[in-house]
Amino acid sequence: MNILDKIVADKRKEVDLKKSLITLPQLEASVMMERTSVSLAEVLRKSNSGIIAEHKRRSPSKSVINQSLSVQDVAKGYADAGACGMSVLTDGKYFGGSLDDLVLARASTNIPILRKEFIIDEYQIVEAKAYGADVILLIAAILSKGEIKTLSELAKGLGLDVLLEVHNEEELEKSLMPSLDMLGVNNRNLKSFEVDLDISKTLSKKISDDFVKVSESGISSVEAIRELKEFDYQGFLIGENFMKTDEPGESAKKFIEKIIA
Ligand SMILES: O=C(O)c1ccccc1NCC(=O)[C@H](O)[C@H](O)COP(=O)(O)O
Repeated sequence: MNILDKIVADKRKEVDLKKSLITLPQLEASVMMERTSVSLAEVLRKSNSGIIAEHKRRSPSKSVINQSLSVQDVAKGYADAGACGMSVLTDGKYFGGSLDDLVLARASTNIPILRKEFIIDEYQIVEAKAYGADVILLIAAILSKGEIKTLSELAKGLGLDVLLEVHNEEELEKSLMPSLDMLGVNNRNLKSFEVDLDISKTLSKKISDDFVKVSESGISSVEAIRELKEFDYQGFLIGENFMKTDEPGESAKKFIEKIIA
């Protein structure tokens, strides 16, 4: 079994357990359900930098990245740096994240927050809204066309933005639909962990301008951002490059200053 299949198998068990502990009506009673979400797609359309900065303690490909920081400090640092949005990994087993991280990040900043999760069930979308997210991620590699439609329409109904992630042409072709706001091209193959920024460049011409294009993973230089902008990317999701430093906010600030200089 590859890592993605393992993550999804564990996620199914986790979601089933959660459903028995916190019911949907209980989630729907959260005050966050009344909050007006901030659209990441809109912020990216107007931005010169396009940076979406990620909170990521560890990962299957890199093991430990940074386990010693407070998510509140990271969130404030990213917002002060001028990041367009923040991505918060909420998976515990493989990334060391949690829904508490989402709550703490939400309490620390008003910039749009992406719940970075392996979403396979409608429950997780209501959960994302109830815990303060503005955006959800859907990964084409783990969902059918019908599931992408159902899940994205539910998210839109709750006022959330939807970032749909693909890694190849086949995933892209089955996924394009009006209920998506952003098309993310993951430069990392989630089965082999190989990273190649050319994947973003190749897939770019197949993505309609109706969607904000986001390039994800393996980005560590301003030169890479400049090149990706030539291929019409308006968003750039960066985790490890900031999180591996002692002050991710400061690293993001210097990076953003160079982009907009
Ligand atoms: O990062 C991993 O090792 C990974 C493995 C399996 C599934 C997902 C994975 N990462 C999620 C992401 O998409 C990245 O955290 C995100 O794009 C940022 O990437 P990076 O800048 O390379 O940290």
